[in-house]
Amino acid sequence: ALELKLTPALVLLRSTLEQLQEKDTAKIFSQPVNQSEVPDYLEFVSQPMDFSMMVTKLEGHAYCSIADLEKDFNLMISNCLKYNSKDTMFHKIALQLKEVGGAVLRHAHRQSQSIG
Ligand SMILES: CC(=O)c1c[nH]c2ccccc12
Repeated sequence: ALELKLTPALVLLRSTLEQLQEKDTAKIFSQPVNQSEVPDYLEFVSQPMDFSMMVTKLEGHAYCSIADLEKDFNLMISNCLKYNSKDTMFHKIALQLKEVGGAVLRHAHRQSQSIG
């Protein structure tokens, strides 16, 4: 029903996730890492995470708070830092997204305190 779609908490979660995705301008986090292209991926990463999975989880009401969203965002970033060595573009992009995403999340935390 409509009222389940527009609760302020869900609206804030959706807008926060959209802002995080916008910061991933290279779109390296939009889809799961393709394990057929990257056969050793699961030797380094035990719990893959990407923005498409986070959208599915959000719409499935798996996130009750900004903190829940932040946990998967941090998992996604740390997976990337683990698999891709320091000298790669992907590693550098992940470090940048960690910074700018952190600011988005801090602002969202403040907003969620005001909507209760
Ligand atoms: C986010 C991430 O690690 C990757 C995103 N696309 C990839 C392609 C090959 C290996 C790793 C990746």
